[in-house]
Amino acid sequence: MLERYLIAVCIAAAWCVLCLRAWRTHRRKATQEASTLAHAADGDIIVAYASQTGVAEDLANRTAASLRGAGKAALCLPLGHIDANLMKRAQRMLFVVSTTGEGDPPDAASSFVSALMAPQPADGAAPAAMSTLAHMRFALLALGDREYARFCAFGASLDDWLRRHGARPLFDRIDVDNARPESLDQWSLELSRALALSNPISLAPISYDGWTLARRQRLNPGNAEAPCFHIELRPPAGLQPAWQAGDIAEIELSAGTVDALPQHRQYSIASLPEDGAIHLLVRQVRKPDGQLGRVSGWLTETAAHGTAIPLRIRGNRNFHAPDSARRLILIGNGTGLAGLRAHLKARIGAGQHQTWLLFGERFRAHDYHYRENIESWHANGALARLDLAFSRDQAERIYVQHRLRGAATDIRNWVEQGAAIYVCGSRDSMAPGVHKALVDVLGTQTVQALMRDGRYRRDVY
Ligand SMILES: Cc1cc2nc3c(=O)[nH]c(=O)nc-3n(C[C@H](O)[C@H](O)[C@H](O)COP(=O)(O)O)c2cc1C
Repeated sequence: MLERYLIAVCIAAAWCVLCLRAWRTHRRKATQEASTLAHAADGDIIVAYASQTGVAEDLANRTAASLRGAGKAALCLPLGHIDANLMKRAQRMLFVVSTTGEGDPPDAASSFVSALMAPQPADGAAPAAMSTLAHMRFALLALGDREYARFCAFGASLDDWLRRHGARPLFDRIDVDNARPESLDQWSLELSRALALSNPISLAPISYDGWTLARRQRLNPGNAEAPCFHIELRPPAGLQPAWQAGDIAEIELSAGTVDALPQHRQYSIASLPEDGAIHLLVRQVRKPDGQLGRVSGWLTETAAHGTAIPLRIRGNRNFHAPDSARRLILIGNGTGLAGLRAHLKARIGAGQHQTWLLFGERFRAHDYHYRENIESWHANGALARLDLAFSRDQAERIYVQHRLRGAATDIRNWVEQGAAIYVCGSRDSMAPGVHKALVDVLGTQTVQALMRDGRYRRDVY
């Protein structure tokens, strides 16, 4: 009896320590941020970034580091942390922003957009918060991809908004198609000129390491339409790679001809460094003419075992884990399971079992990827709850968003208890349906607040 009582006391004490630590970390981060903002001197160059998958963040950090190297005081901050007061004081701001979705701002910029860039009042007056920015000089690097209909749309609307409020550009906006090195060189060059740097800055060239293709396994041999592969890549000798759940592996395939550009593809990493390899979940793409997709075909079919695959790890801060004391609802479909698997592994490794997985695919018999992993975690309590949606196992199509709606009360309870929601997978066929279900279950205001507080994050493609 006494033994049981002692165990209960120990568990309660451990829980309190965990909560205290999480609260302290949160407070330390908030204090650091507040002090950075408070100490931003009027002459400092503020480099503000809005990034969905980390490219803009990486470039903003490298821009700020290069400026510091050239003797300038430069601060790098996410756009979502910038408020009207800072905008009113800042003399020089550099914006590095990407466009996501269908011409949308990155999720983490939503608070800036709704607080400052929201449509003007009907009488045409500028929003009170942001009357004039005539004191500000700015430059803007807009990241995008010409394959999307609304190329660099968020960069363009931020540029337009800044100019309408009187901010003066140091030079014209640079739109970057697919991180082209020429455009990045132009950014470095224009900045060096505009800020009269004696030594021109340069953004360090991106380099890839050769990771060995060590294992390839077809995960769904029974599904002829949408082949999916588990791929393992081992680091080159001497490299001690560091990454965390949520990060992305970018793979480069050189084009073979001198004038063609190399192809780059990004895959969510499904493993942790302690697994000794990067695990990827890769869908083999086949074009309507029957040809294999360039990079996916190479990884899943044509590259021989032992091939060196040029790879670099891209930190994807937007999809890093919440503090481990928090409950977490993971929602995904198809190959989106990769990113969720890394989060599950990390949480289980840290002894945090308050995780709920909602996963959707086509057929239970063929497409239940990592079934053994998932079922054993669920059976031994490491995964608190599991909901599966196999869309084609019955006459009517059932997707994760249907499971979400069916579990509305529990979703609300988890969110009330502080849960974060992470979504990984298809941008077109899943993310909008899940978003709508969340809005219906939780209400628009709660969903917006979750997004603003970083408790609703998406890594969709
Ligand atoms: C899901 C998704 C949607 C995207 N939508 C657009 C778009 O509408 N317009 C555009 O120009 N680029 C679009 N892009 C391309 C990104 O802007 C580009 O890859 C950029 O380098 C990403 O930068 P980030 O990692 O900082 O978000 C999209 C990329 C993804 C993955």
